[in-house]
Amino acid sequence: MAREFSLQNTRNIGIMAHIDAGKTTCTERILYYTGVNHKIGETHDGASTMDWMEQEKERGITITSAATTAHWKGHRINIIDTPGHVDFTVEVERSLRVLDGAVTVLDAKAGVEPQTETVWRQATTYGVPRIVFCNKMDATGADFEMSVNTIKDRLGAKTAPIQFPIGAEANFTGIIDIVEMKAYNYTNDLGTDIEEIEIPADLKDKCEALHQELVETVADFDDDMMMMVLEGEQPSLEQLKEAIRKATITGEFFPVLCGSAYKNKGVQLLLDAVLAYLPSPVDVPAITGVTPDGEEQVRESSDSAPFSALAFKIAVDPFVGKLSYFRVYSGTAKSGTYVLNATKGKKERFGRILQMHSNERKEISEVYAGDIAAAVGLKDTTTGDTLCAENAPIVLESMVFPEPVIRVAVEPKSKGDQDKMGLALAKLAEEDPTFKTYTDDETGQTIIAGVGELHLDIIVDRMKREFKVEANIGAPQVAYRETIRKEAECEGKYIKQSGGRGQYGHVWIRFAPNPDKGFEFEDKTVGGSVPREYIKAVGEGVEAALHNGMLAGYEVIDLKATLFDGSYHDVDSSEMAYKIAASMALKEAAKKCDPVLLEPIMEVEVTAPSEYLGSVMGDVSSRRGMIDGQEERGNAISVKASIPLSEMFGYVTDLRGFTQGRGNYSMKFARYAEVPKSISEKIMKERAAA
Ligand SMILES: Nc1nc2c(ncn2[C@@H]2O[C@H](COP(=O)(O)OP(=O)(O)OP(=O)(O)O)[C@@H](O)[C@H]2O)c(=O)[nH]1
Repeated sequence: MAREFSLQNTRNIGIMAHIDAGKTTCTERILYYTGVNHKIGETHDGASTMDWMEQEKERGITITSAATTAHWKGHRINIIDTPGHVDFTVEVERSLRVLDGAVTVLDAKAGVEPQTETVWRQATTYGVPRIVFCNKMDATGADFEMSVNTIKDRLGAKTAPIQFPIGAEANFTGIIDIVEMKAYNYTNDLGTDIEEIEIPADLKDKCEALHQELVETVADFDDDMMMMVLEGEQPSLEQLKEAIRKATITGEFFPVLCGSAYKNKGVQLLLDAVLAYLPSPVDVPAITGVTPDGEEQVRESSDSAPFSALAFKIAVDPFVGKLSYFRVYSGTAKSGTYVLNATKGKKERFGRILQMHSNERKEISEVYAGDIAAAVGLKDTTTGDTLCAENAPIVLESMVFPEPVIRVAVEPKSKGDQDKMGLALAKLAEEDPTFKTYTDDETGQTIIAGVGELHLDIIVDRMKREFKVEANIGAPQVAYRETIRKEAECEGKYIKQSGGRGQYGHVWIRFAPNPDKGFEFEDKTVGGSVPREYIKAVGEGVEAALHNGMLAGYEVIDLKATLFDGSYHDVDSSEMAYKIAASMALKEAAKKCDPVLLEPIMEVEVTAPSEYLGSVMGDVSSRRGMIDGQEERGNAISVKASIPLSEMFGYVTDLRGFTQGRGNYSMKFARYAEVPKSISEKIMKERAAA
């Protein structure tokens, strides 16, 4: 089967926004107008097609990204719906990684909101070109020009409207195209009857000025156009469109559109703009990767290059089992064939390949460069892995996942559910690289850890709904870590003489700090003081013991262990005895290596009306926070600060309290840092008492 749409006629886009700006409604309408959906699903009455997971319907928010394919004017548009809540920025990031362009949806009543800024910055990091859709033009308080100004002021982005609304709020009736200088009036509720009208007389001057502003703004990125502007000439329509496209694709310029997804206005024009101004896979820089020999390689976006794809999401589907969503960067692959998971070094069979429309699926026999699809039955593939042709192995640059910084203890309501819960948690962890589950060896409790409180709420909710496990949940706690500050040589000796065969393991290990390099184990023994066959067990023994901590039972990170001496017994030595000896050496290190507690530090950004600046700053310092910067934005202020996560519980309530409900914030993990002595002593006492 040949490919249906050329690479040039393919768009892989995301829809990003602040929570409630209307992403889901926009996506719904796109599916409606592109003919995939035949009924308009409203998100507020829970009939939405994209929000198909139960709790998404209830909460009315989009939690997991679903990839959906739509067709418009001879193009294929793959849409990845991204979530708006700050706890799910990992979902946003992983979708950004595989997108070529994005539509940023704003609520025209509010313009740029704090979460818009977070995802905007992430999109900038990943080099994703964007167009902006000012939604909710029909809502009370909608203000297009204010919204455009917030893009300039709050995001510092080069922008210009390419549309202008006719009327606003209840009187929003149509849209003027500033590029072509044409006006459109919507004459039916479904938004399917559109008539071209004269630009209303009272908006003529305004639109002419905006057209001129648009020409001058994009001329900054186009030398030929700059010459024309300087010489007082007008560019042709084609020249102007080309200049807008070029500046948008390089991520220097952001065209702004308007509409009301809910009232079915502006969605078709938005689709036209996606085709006109957002890049196809061949318009963005080719992806790079590393071959097994360590050679950097570029993979051209083309069907004739060797196959390479990135798995960006794993979902467990109740009907077909495990689904691995992937984006093809180069080459083609047929269903039923084998590919290599180069990240894991494992062969995988592409059993079935599905193209997703929300929760419906169409089976396809082949995937091509630029496609987004899902494979059924991949065994070892997890998020971030590269799939490629067996004869052309490459590991593509992947994404970085945030640390799970919040933990809670979970306990099944009935004892009989223990195994079922374990299974459910393992499945959920498989889908989500930012979710971890383990047993606390000191208390025997099952712990789940994630990136935020809502993240863990959702996990518990899914456990209940999808796996029918009811559980009691403890209070959320900070996921502390431990590390060592000093180097020391430590001995571990495990000798047991009991009746017949005894146990004998004996090691000397040098433990040293290993900043930012995680755990490393090295063998430096000479003369077989520890027999070859037991060396691996020593490393495993240390690693296992690290999970249980040295100070207060939190995982130890950034430590290097060098095995340099030991002894053995001809008969009694065993793997098990060396594992135990290794963990005993680590116990000694707890005394000699100056272990310290580490806590997650969050990057927090608070916005509030200017009069609250003093209260915001004072509150930040009372939370052991450090101010990183502050900015005026019109009559509001934005304060950036680094604050320990342990001080952030309940922040939203406090902030709302002292700002009369007008303050807002966003937060993400920045780094681990040492806990001050007095506080660390308190944490250890509490832990010992637990
Ligand atoms: N007045 C008006 N309301 C809208 C418009 N678009 C969406 N809404 C409403 O705004 C609310 C949020 O819309 P969603 O589409 O669920 O927003 P979202 O951005 O997907 O939200 P999350 O998935 O929660 O991040 C719903 O009640 C919509 O009906 C619009 O154009 N005008």
